[in-house]
Amino acid sequence: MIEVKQVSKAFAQTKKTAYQALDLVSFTINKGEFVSLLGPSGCGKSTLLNLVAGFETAYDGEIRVNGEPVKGPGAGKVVVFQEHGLFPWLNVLDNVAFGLKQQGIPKKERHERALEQIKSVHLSKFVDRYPHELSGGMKQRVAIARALVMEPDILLMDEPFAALDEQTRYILQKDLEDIWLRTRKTVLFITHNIREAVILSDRVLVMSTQPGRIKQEFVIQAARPHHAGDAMIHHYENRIMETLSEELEKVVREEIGHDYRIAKNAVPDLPDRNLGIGI
Ligand SMILES: Nc1ncnc2c1ncn2[C@@H]1O[C@H](COP(=O)(O)OP(=O)(O)OP(=O)(O)O)[C@@H](O)[C@H]1O
Repeated sequence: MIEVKQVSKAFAQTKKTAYQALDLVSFTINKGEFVSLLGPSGCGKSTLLNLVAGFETAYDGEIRVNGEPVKGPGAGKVVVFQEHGLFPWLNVLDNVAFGLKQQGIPKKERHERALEQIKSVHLSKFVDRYPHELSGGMKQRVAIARALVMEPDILLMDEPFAALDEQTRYILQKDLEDIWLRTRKTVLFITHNIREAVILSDRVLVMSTQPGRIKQEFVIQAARPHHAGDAMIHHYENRIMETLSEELEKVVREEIGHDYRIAKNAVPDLPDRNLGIGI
């Protein structure tokens, strides 16, 4: 369980000024829940994830994981990043087993545990391959196996699929949903992609920007596994897009001028429209 209570975070800009990245953010993620944070660039998603991960400890408010205040990384939390961070000199098996080796787990056991997770991400045929021999999607699968092998209670995922092409991304989303349905890890998932958030999540927290706040929560009440073609999924995508439009306008106006307006009905309500891009 993750509890974030009244969390604010400012970054120093000059000696006298500070940028308020997060302002009184509160939410709870229950054990076994999959929750996404969605919001425009710069709204503070990664800052929030870094605080929950324990990478950054200077902030106001309170963050608890499984009832304990977060004091640093570890303690049942594992982070998966967009950059998979595989070791190029290790093959798939040794990349996945690396964290267990650090813990002093004997070779036989760590290989058995690593192979089990490699199987769960469908890479059993590629255990001997090195990262340069793998596609982007396969590398991200290795990164997921490497996280799962540590048997964390909590997975923190910072745009893990952002660098992948649309088809590979969709396949990995479905595989992640499948893994989550089997393991019921508690997941905090960051994305820019509306469809990805809706497909994967039990709840989507939409953030507003400047300063970062939770603007609205959407409980995704669609049958699992979620399907992109499901009318309920479309319904949530549309509602989230409406909520986000205001925030996107704010970001674009900040960047290119104050008279900018997103054209009304700029997001067509067609079944094959792709809400995965553009924010
Ligand atoms: N170490 C830092 N020092 C100063 N400002 C920072 C620092 N880290 C983040 N910021 C600022 O805080 C704000 C939030 O950044 P953050 O990376 O959390 O946003 P984000 O929503 O994850 O963005 P993106 O979706 O583009 O990754 C941004 O304006 C960013 O410039």
